[in-house]
Amino acid sequence: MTPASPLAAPVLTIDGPSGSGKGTISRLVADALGWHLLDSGALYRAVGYAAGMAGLDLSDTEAVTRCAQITKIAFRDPKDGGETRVVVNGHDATDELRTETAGAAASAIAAIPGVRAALFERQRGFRKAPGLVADGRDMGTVIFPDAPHKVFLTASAAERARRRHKQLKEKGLNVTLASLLHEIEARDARDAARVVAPLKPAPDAVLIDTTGIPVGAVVARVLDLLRPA
Ligand SMILES: Nc1ncnc2c1ncn2[C@@H]1O[C@H](COP(=O)(O)OP(=O)(O)OP(=O)(O)O)[C@@H](O)[C@H]1O
Ligand SMILES: Nc1ccn([C@H]2C[C@H](O)[C@@H](COP(=O)(O)O)O2)c(=O)n1
Repeated sequence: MTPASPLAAPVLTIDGPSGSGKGTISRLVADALGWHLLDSGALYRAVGYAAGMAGLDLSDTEAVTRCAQITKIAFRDPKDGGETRVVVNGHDATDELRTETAGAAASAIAAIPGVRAALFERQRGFRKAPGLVADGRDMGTVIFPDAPHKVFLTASAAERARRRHKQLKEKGLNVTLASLLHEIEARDARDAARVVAPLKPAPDAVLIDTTGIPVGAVVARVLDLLRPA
């Protein structure tokens, strides 16, 4: 592990595949610690969305890279205590960004090296006192390799598809479990196979398989890792 500068704010990285619970666990752990939160997937989703709105071909690496460089992305606290709002080029795109289509577009543009380079410093800028919980695919390997605490969450693809199915049903969306399983497996394969910053655990990450483990127990396990021995 690269040693962290003694002056740098502490970072807990939480990486893992889609539906492993990164977003849920990161939010609860950040709240418990009073730390900042980086939802790096939202940045990739926002670039995919902006590229779509501009009518770009997502395989046009130059155009999409330029789009990543100029897209304005802001996170706003909700007025009613609900979900953090993501504002893309002045438009609140929170609801559009949570769809499976937005996830697939994000996964496609995330394989473009220029896009990742454009988002690199933006992500590092979230590291502020008293600390940061960073959720993504390459938080522990590429963006914060010197983070003192690293977690890699997993769960079986079947369980992740069931979780996503329940989540979408609660939102009134009608998607089959089989199609979600297929999408999750395709996204995992693309995220893990790309040349730049592939989805994989950092060598010094603690692996937690959340299959069948309730959210509260996963949060407790992560918070335990941060307690001094
Ligand atoms: N340990 C758990 N047990 C049961 N359900 C869970 C668990 N963790 C998360 N969930 C539920 O699974 C769904 C997906 O979780 P979440 O959005 O946190 O995953 P994610 O890894 O951030 O996914 P993505 O990468 O696609 O954004 C949510 O509805 C969440 O409440
Ligand atoms: N650090 C990250 C975060 C996200 N991505 C890409 C790959 C994911 O499939 C997609 C959406 O992420 P999610 O919101 O589901 O966490 O964005 C990435 O490559 N690196």
